[in-house]
Amino acid sequence: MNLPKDYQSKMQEMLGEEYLQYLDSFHYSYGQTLRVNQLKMEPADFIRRFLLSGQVSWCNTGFYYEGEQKLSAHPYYYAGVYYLQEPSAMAPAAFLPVEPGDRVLDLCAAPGGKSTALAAKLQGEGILISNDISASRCKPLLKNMEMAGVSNAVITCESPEKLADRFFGYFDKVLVDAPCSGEGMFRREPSMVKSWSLEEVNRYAELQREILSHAAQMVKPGGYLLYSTCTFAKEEDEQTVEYFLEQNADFSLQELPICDGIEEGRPEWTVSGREDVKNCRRFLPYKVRGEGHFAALFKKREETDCLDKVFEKADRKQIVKEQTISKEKIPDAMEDFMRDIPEWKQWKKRLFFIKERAFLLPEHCPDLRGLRIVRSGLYLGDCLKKRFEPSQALAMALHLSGYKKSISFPAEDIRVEKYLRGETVDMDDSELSGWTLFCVDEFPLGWGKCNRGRLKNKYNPGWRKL
Ligand SMILES: C[S@@+](CC[C@H](N)C(=O)[O-])C[C@H]1O[C@@H](n2cnc3c(N)ncnc32)[C@H](O)[C@@H]1O
Repeated sequence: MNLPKDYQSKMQEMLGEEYLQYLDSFHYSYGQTLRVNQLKMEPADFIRRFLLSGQVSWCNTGFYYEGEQKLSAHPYYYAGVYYLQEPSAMAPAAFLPVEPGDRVLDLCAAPGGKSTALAAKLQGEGILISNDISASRCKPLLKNMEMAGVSNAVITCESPEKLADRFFGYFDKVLVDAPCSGEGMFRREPSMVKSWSLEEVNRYAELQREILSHAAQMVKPGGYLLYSTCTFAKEEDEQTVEYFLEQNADFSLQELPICDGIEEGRPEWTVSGREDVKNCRRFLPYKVRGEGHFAALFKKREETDCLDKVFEKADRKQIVKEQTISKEKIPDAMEDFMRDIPEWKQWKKRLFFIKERAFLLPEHCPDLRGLRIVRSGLYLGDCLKKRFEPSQALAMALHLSGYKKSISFPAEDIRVEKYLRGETVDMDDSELSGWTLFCVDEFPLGWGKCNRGRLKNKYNPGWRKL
């Protein structure tokens, strides 16, 4: 590994005698790792089906995999049963105390590693706004959220500034998994080394401070803000935290869990030497089974004592209205299809149409007009002339029992592989007809249309296994 000279000197100065251990860590790995998606399966059930070498100690749904299979090729991966994630990257979502029913914002969300974890913690209750400023990165974000079966998220492609204007004091929990110089990923993605420079570190530190200042405005009194990076740079870690606390007296640092090699933040790496940064957590790859990461949890004071701010907040809070739902008549073909979904009656109260496309909004969805929206809630399908085409996203958000006509095959059945490749599949039951939910071990993979013992494949062509 060719590390830049400036980087080497900086790390040597920061790590002292431990620098050699850090260099050594480039020679070992811990294999494939995954996080079980609790929207689909409980970790206890997963453990019984896969050969695992241990649990990620800071994330109760994270595991080290010991078996031979390529996890990205297994049908459960396509069913969204797990998400492949580096262990240290599991910490931010695990550390943010999200409860079902919360309003949650993931401000720098793409490609969705943390958003899918936050959605699982919400268990379908409340709302998750997953945002990323990059339109191209919002595409994999959307796919990952759909694959995970998330039904209560809105995906936006906005600047933090614009969101802060709209959502002042709105969120219970906010995650800022910030763009950073990525030093903690050099082992896994050596290509990242090329773009590293001291100037870049400083540029990122500035950007992080700006993003955090907007994020802070969106946290409600008593709410939480989690800041994380995948870099070791003190300018982007302790010093960004220090700067934030100096600028935002209504926030304080909360102590994060410490276990299995995780380290405290370092007061000596701040400018002022402030002790409370010990509450932050550092993940060093020669001390934990994971990559380099940093996390800090802030809590906003319940009531701010600055009267100006109280008035300003009261004024601006009224702006967050609820999205009005569509009033148009539901087409008969859609009614006919949706009747086979037990929740349909409740869903009707939250329908939203954009031309022929039908969406299910999260409960109490805020007004989204004027924002760049990638996805508003769960995309249900298309109301075409006299027919309804259900979406891939709908299939992924259902359970086997969530649709009357479902068919399930074991993971080893060759028909599962055929289905994922987009082929027509022979059925055992020639009586089945029409739209059918195709599942692997009871986990939906997508739709098909049955006719005389054959299933015409309706799997999203862009998701096919190659
Ligand atoms: C570390 S990555 C996020 C990874 C993501 N949280 C995950 O777990 O999959 C940082 C993201 O911040 C986005 N970003 C960069 N500048 C931003 C800004 N000003 N506002 C919002 N997002 C930004 C980048 O496009 C990038 O996707």
